[in-house]
Amino acid sequence: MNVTLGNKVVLVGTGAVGSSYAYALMNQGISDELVLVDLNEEKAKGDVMDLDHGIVYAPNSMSIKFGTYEDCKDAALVVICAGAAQKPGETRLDLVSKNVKIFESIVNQIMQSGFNGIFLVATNPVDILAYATWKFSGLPKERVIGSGTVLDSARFRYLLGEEFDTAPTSVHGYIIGEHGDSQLPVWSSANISGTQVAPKLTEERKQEIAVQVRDAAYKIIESKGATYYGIAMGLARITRAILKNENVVLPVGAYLEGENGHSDVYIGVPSVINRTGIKKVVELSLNDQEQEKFTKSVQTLKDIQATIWG
Ligand SMILES: NC(=O)C1=CN([C@@H]2O[C@H](COP(=O)(O)OP(=O)(O)OC[C@H]3O[C@@H](n4cnc5c(N)ncnc54)[C@H](O)[C@@H]3O)[C@@H](O)[C@H]2O)C=CC1
Ligand SMILES: CC(=O)C(=O)O
Repeated sequence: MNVTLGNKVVLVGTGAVGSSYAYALMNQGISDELVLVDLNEEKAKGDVMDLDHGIVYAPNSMSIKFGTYEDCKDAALVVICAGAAQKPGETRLDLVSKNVKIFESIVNQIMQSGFNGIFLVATNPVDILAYATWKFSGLPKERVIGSGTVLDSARFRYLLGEEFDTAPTSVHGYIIGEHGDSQLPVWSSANISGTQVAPKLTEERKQEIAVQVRDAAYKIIESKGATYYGIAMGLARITRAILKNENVVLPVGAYLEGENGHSDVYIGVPSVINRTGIKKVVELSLNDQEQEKFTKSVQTLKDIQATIWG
């Protein structure tokens, strides 16, 4: 295993998403060492002070410091939440050119430090930026992870939990595809204790749930300007899976090499996550309709990739 050991995490981008992630990490005692980096140094320094004052009540002692890209050299994990966020009415794909440029600069500086760990990317459009991080870093595909559909799948499980009056942790199901408008629920395998939920719902209700999941971000952004708690918990969950070598299956943004018929794209699919990053992409058995929608979602991302990388 050729990755940096230890559990130091460097967070790049301490805006709404990044600072919520830092708070979740501290609350859950996942890492011993967290370094915050942001273009807005004053904001990052303020977050460090504020977080440090919570450590005494955290489950574990932890070092939280302000830093620079140099700090990535011995980090196990670099989490990137930096860049522009959607404004009301904007799609995630509207952010692409701004954030790819920002990522080129950030990832190059991280690699110059000698970084040899795992990247976890949250900035939108996350699938394209995970692909960009993989390209710019030159790291093996398994060491670049996008947050993919971790949040969408949580939204799906939450709504199904409400529908069937069951804890969302007991609802099993995935949203796959783009973390964006072309995503899809895998109804054919969504279940509660092994019993499929799809036959218990009308087509109309299934469609309503899928739309509620797909459009959740727009609704939250209209209401309060940004979404951050849900993704922060999803990023913390992925971080725990990596640092604790869990071999757990989570829906993340993974690079496909033939799985479900597609290659050369980062997209949301269930994957086994451990200390090496993405150990394996889990190939779901999709019905014809799901496979067709997944292919369309891949194509949406590839069309964008083509405008950047030809
Ligand atoms: N993957 C997902 O499921 C989700 C992704 N997001 C995405 O996360 C990203 C961050 O969102 P917010 O935290 O709400 O935005 P924000 O505007 O609150 O924070 C962005 C931070 O990035 C920093 N930044 C900008 N350029 C930088 C650079 N070159 N180097 C270092 N830092 C830089 C800014 O100073 C700021 O602190 C957005 O792209 C947003 O769309 C948001 C929610 C869910
Ligand atoms: C903003 C965003 O990507 C989300 O909440 O899904």
